[in-house]
Amino acid sequence: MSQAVSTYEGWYVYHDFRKIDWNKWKSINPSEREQMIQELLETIQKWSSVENNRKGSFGQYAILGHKADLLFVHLRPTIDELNEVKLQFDKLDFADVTSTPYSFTSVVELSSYTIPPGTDPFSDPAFRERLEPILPKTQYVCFYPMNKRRLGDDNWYMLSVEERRKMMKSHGMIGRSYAGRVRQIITGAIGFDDWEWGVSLFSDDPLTFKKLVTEMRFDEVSARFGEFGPFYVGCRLTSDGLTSLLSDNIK
Ligand code: VOV
Repeated sequence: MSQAVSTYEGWYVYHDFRKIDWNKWKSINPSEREQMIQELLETIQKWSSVENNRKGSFGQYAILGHKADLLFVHLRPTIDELNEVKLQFDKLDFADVTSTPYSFTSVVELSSYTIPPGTDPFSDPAFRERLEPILPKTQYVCFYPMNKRRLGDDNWYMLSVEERRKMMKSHGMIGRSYAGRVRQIITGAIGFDDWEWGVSLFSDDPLTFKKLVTEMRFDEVSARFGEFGPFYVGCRLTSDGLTSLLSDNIK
């Protein structure tokens, strides 16, 4: 048996994708819709306030394409709190005009591949901040789930820790060459969801997602072992942006 990697976990994460039933929404009279938006915004305000005292983080995005319209991302210290925010949304009147085409439950994860043996990663304050990250306030987000392949000679889980470390070092070097242009939050989902990791990328230039993901495709760890689920890309929404998205005349 090859040696399992040791990992460090931080906040739990819930990616909640929502699709809006526009016909249903437009059939509701304007004053009722206004009330539903207000109730939604009050709840969002509550969710956002967790960032003030670092009790979690929250982000909302408009998603392109047919797969979803909205994405709410919640980070919290416990999975119980994630369950609570899920129920808070589901009990809103606005929830009745939405469905959940996709969701992803995971936990922020850092692995030990690049940590020199014998060192305590927690001696670096940035390490804890990476485990409990405030979502970057960039204009664009990209999310996809992924696995590491377990097929014949391409079985990640049968490689020695040294082989895996070597590949992760190369992966990290590619990632670091994008410093300042894109930020990644890698979340582990083994035992929680249908894929092994969630990849959340943040940038002010959507093309950077394409460039980075393409470059990584040619790197051994992704080329041989990466298996990918559906990709979602979206734009960050302010409360005004969300109100506008739900209004008859989008600004
Ligand atoms: C944006 C840049 C970027 C940077 C700097 C970066 C760096 C690093 C480092 C240093 C490490 C290892 C230590 C740790 O921190 O865990 C990782 C770890 C990981 N990564 Fe990464 N990654 C990036 C970006 C980045 C992307 C774009 C992807 C998707 C891959 C692709 O082909 O689409 C990804 C995946 C992962 C995964 C699934 C893991 C966990 C693997 C495991 O087996 O445990 N990652 N990653």
